Amino acid sequence: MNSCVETLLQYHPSQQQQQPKDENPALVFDSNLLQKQGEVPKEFLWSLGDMVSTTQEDLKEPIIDLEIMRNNDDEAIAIAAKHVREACMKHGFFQVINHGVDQNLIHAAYNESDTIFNLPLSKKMSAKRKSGGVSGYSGAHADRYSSKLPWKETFSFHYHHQKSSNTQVIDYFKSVLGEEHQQTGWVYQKYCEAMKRLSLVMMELLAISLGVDRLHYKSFFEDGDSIMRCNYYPPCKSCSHTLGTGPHTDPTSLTILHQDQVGGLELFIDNKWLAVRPRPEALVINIGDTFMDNMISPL
Ligand SMILES: C=C1C[C@]23C[C@H]1CC[C@H]2[C@]1(C)CCC[C@@](C)(C(=O)O)[C@H]1[C@@H]3C(=O)O
Ligand SMILES: O=C(O)CCC(=O)C(=O)O
Repeated sequence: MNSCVETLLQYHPSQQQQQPKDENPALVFDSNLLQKQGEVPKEFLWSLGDMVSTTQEDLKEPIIDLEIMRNNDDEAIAIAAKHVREACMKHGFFQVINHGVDQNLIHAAYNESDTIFNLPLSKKMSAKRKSGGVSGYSGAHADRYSSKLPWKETFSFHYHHQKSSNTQVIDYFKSVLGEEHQQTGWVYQKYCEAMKRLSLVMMELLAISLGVDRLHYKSFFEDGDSIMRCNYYPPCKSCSHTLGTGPHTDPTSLTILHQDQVGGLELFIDNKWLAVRPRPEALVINIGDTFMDNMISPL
């Protein structure tokens, strides 16, 4: 199963290429049914101009060992910061290892993602994202767009760091999926907390790499909002003209992504698509438009 779990910091509604549509979607994305049918509905077809080649070339992004941050190894941090700066000035992507997020927690997040996307369609639709909202289930965004639909299911929810005991994610899962999903909520509560901690380490490293006060971005984003998003990309028989997620930039400040072994994330740089190779022990970090526009451009 191709899926990924990602946390997006400080988000803003993104500008979409797809056509917005009215509130009464005719199309419901039943991936099990669609996989049995031969034809892909026209709503999922993307024009050749949108299509990416299945590139064989990998991005040569920096792989940063975060042990250096825990050890306060200033010399190693300076070298890493230089690589991060170069990446930020070119495409904004790098990967981090020894990130401090328990691999068992990442594995549990995938297991719970399987649980969510394997629920009966009626159950998933009972938790569907409300118009204009972020949280909830979405089947190909069929309630939002009428063409160039992404061949994916998503489940998203907010996370806001609180110093006091925090059960907001657990409460969300219980409220939309029922008490029987308390365990799922617990896993994602812990996952969001771990991502928040990591995001602040990233803000420190980014500040160093961009030559501003080391705590500047960290203090700015301390009370930032996040979106947690699970992406599931169902198998597709004739996927030559479909996309799991269309070409885009992230309108957020920071994205922390774990992609499974199938991979599929690609960047368009110097007029060609390059693959971000999945590394199970790593997390993919990318700065988004909000960070680029407000933190880098003014430099
Ligand atoms: C803030 C966000 C909106 C989207 C999810 C996050 C970051 C990227 C955005 C998105 C993935 C860009 C492509 C289109 C989109 C509709 C999608 O395919 O999911 C976007 C997300 C969204 O608006 O839900
Ligand atoms: O699923 C992925 O690998 C990335 C998806 C993505 O870019 C997004 O949801 O913003």
